[in-house]
Amino acid sequence: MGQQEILWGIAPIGWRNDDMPEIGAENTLSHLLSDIVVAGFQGTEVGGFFPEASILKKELQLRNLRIAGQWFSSFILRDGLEETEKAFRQHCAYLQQVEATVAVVSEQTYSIQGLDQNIFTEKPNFSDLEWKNLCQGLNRLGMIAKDYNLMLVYHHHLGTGIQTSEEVDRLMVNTDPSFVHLLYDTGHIYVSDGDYMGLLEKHIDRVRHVHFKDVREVVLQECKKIGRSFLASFLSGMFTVPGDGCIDFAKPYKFLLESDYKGWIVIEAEQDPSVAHPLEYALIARKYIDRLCRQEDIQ
Ligand SMILES: O=C1C[C@@H](O)[C@H](O)[C@@H](O)C1=O
Ligand SMILES: [Co+2]
Repeated sequence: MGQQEILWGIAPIGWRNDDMPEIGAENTLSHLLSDIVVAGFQGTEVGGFFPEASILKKELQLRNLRIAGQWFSSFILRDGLEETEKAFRQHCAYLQQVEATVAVVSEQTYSIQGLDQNIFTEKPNFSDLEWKNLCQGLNRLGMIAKDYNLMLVYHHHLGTGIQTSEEVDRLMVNTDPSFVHLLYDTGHIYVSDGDYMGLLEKHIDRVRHVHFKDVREVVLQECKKIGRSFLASFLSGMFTVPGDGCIDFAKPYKFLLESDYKGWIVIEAEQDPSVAHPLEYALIARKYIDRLCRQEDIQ
């Protein structure tokens, strides 16, 4: 086991953002995929602007790129499981066609990530009954994902009912490890709790997908002081790529290797592409990762 078991990808979010489709709208799929090749990554995740599976597969094959997975906003609590299942099956069918590994799920009922609300103080909290229904629903979605040769990986996310370490703990305790796995996102847990290693160390056995997202500490403190929304926070530069912020990625990377983690590590940093040149930042990340992988104590 070791570094050869890890696939390195970069998310389309630096070029175009599903939370704000208007930014970077000029960036085409060919442009994105070719930048990913230039930056030396092995794959990416599906963005909201991606085409039907057959067209995407051709573009990927031409560049020898792979798909790790795609985000799915579940509304189990708002719409009920039956409704959510229908949408999730379509999601999984597409991912199976493009030979993805994971279906990324985040419950978006009551989420404020897309609203003009203070992302640091106004997150929603689920009731005990909602927790029970959500965990049962996620187990069911995880079974469906398995039918499509996918793993359901839950994305803890700022501004949602599952954001903090404690909420991830509760999720992990109340879901079936055969069906519900964890996506570990460094940026989200750093902004939420500060301690970005505790979550990984506690739930490493459930981690099946990783987002390496860095944070600009000075901007984070400014966003907290002003009380910015999630969208305003990332547009002001709160997130960045590894190597450009305050997180020491040697710690999570070394721990993942020591724990025999196998799978994708996807670089992800939502920024305004007109401010942060996507390819420039992809290359910053690549350079940092290459240095990280060459470190003596990580071999
Ligand atoms: O993985 C992610 C997908 C995005 O849509 C989300 O908003 C971002 O914060 C993230 O971490
Ligand atoms: Co993420």
